[in-house]
Amino acid sequence: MKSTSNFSLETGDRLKIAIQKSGRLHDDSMRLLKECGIDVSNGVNKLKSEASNFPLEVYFLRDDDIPQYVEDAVADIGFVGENVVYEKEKAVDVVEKLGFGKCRLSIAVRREEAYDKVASLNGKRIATSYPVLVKKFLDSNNITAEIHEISGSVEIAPGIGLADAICDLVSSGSTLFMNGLKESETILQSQAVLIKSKTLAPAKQLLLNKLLFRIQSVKKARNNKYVLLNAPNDNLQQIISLLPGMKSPTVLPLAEEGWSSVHSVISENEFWDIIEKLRDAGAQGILVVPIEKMII
Ligand SMILES: Nc1ncnc2c1ncn2[C@@H]1O[C@H](COP(=O)(O)OP(=O)(O)OP(=O)(O)O)[C@@H](O)[C@H]1O
Ligand SMILES: O=P(O)(O)OC[C@H]1O[C@H](OP(=O)(O)OP(=O)(O)O)[C@H](O)[C@@H]1O
Ligand SMILES: [Mg+2]
Repeated sequence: MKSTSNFSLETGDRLKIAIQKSGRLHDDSMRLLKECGIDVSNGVNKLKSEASNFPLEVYFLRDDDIPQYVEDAVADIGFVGENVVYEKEKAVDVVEKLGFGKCRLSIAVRREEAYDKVASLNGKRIATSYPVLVKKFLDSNNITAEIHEISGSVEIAPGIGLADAICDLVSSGSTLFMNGLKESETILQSQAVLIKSKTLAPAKQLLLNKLLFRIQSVKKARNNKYVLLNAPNDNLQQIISLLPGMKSPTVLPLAEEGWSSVHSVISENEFWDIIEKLRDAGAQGILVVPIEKMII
């Protein structure tokens, strides 16, 4: 009997995905695959692996190389930061934001420097690993500055006299702070995205659609919470009106007369706002439960 999980084996197609071998995106990329129900073993120093329960082959690479591999269709898809995708300017399609690896690409100057506006960068030397994005930013603001490309430890450049300013990734800002710098311009907001080859064969596109369906269900579940509460029947309509739900909230009578149990789904963004309003409207015993998958 044919197993449904073997659907690709009839054609032998496997989707080849490139993810970061180690570094900031590795763990979240592996976790996302796992939450999509895909088991991938990841031995130390292993550069290639196969999922045991989905037709997926995984290549572990330096993040900078991922757009090139996908452009060349050596990998069909990849998980990589938008910062790298837009810097490398390879011919790939950005398909889906993944919700992790959130950071921004910013210009920073010495903390004591009197930075006014972007024109303050005229004539300065800017050290960066992102020469393409920095040049575009400078050109679009009619700034003439010298770009000094370096591949890492960018934040020390002003301190050792290599540059007047830097452009690098920032998230908490602690690396800038520790190096006596202040953020002066944000040139890109970035997060990890799924990119795909422009020449994906139809059978591979079907596999990608299956993977995307799972990724979207995981993302929705992460952005929502399941809420159960007890509501006095006197105020039931007001409480229901506060709850969006997937269709509408579920309402069940409680054993105690005059009370109902209300179940609903609330998005993470408006969560605290709604909970406060529910409490003010007389809701009691509010329970909040994480959702594992969400299919609408
Ligand atoms: N501080 C941060 N917070 C959140 N995301 C970040 C942060 N720094 C980098 N990222 C994201 O993670 C990606 C990988 O960052 P990392 O520092 O691991 O890169 P790397 O040192 O170039 O790794 P590799 O060895 O693969 O070339 C970045 O391109 C960016 O998209
Ligand atoms: O604003 P923060 O939270 O301090 O994060 C910013 C730092 O994070 C990244 O480096 P990472 O720590 O990944 O090291 P790497 O540059 O050696 O890869 C980035 O290159 C910054 O240096
Ligand atoms: Mg890199």
